[in-house]
Amino acid sequence: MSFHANVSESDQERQLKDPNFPWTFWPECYANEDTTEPICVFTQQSFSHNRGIFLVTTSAEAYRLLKTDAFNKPPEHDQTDVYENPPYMVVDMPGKGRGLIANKTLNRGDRIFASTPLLISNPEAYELSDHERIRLATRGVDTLPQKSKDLFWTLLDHFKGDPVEDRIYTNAFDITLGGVSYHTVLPEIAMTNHDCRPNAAYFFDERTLTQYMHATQTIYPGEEITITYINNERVREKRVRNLKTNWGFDCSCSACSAHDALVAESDARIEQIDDITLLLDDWTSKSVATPELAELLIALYEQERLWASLGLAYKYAAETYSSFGEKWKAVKYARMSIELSILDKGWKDRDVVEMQRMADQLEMTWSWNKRVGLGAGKKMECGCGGHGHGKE
Ligand SMILES: C[S@@+](CC[C@H](N)C(=O)[O-])C[C@H]1O[C@@H](n2cnc3c(N)ncnc32)[C@H](O)[C@@H]1O
Repeated sequence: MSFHANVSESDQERQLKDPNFPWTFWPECYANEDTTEPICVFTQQSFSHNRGIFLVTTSAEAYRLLKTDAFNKPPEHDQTDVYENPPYMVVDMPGKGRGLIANKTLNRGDRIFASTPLLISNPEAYELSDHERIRLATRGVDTLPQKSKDLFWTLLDHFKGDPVEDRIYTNAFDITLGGVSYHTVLPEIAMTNHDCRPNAAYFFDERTLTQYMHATQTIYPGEEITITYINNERVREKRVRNLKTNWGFDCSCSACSAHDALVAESDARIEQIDDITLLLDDWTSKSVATPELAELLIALYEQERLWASLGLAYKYAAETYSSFGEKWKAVKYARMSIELSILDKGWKDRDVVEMQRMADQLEMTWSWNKRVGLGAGKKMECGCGGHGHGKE
């Protein structure tokens, strides 16, 4: 059911002329018995120095996003969407379509992208009929500034369905805004191919609606820049299935195409990572956690070349050393955790903030001395641990 709020044409025209009306076009909406509220397309062509953006969501959500700094402080985007002299070239990669090749040495922490999305879409749109949903997405693309519209159409369409929706599916990144999950399309970042052992990581900054991507290890000129599309802390079989089902390709990265004997070793390490994580997360009197276990966890992540996730292993080490009163080892690992986790989870991530506190005021944090002076099997009860993996 098409929906145009209870506003007459002349009201629409008047509001569109009002300099305070936030959208460039009158929002087109649809509602049906399955939607809680009408779902509309809201376009703002001036967003991020005229790159433009469209939102497919409810009016309440659109106006909530409108309150973020992204829409209210244009200087926040002075350093975003700058694509002159990028540190990469877009080239054809055999068997993968296009991909990014580094054209200079990138060190860990070097920025590769700071990009705003062309679209943000609320999965509630799936409550609409196919026709209605596609109509909103098509209207959104049509109302973007010409340069961004052209960029959208350069994207790969993999599933050969509706050309707009197909490009969204093939290139979407999932993000969370105020606890609500959305799909976004970031066309420049979408040129990055997948690797189960990637050399770059990304996160979405809610305040500025900017996706950042950084190198997580040294990338030399001529090397492909890669990210992960999935959770890589899974055995090969699960990774391969996930990529085929959700992204439609057969994973041929080195971790997936290695000899079965090597894959078996890798899978065993992945399973042991899970086991050790459970042991280190145990803050009951039965816990068998020790610094040696935390060191083993680090070694396993290093062997697996899971550089971004290594930040999590360092976090476990920081908490474990802290719990045994080993201040400087705890601080060392807290600092190492921050360096990596900030690239993978963002400046404001809960784990990053917790590690910053540990690095600065260890004795004030919950884990300090929790296991000190207690014999094996008689460790202190504590209801404060159990922070699981930050990224699923
Ligand atoms: C977001 S796009 C990445 C850019 C894409 N290669 C292009 O030419 O536009 C995702 C698609 O790229 C391809 N792709 C990405 N990583 C790949 C990989 N490791 N092996 C094979 N194909 C890959 C798949 O077709 C996938 O659906």
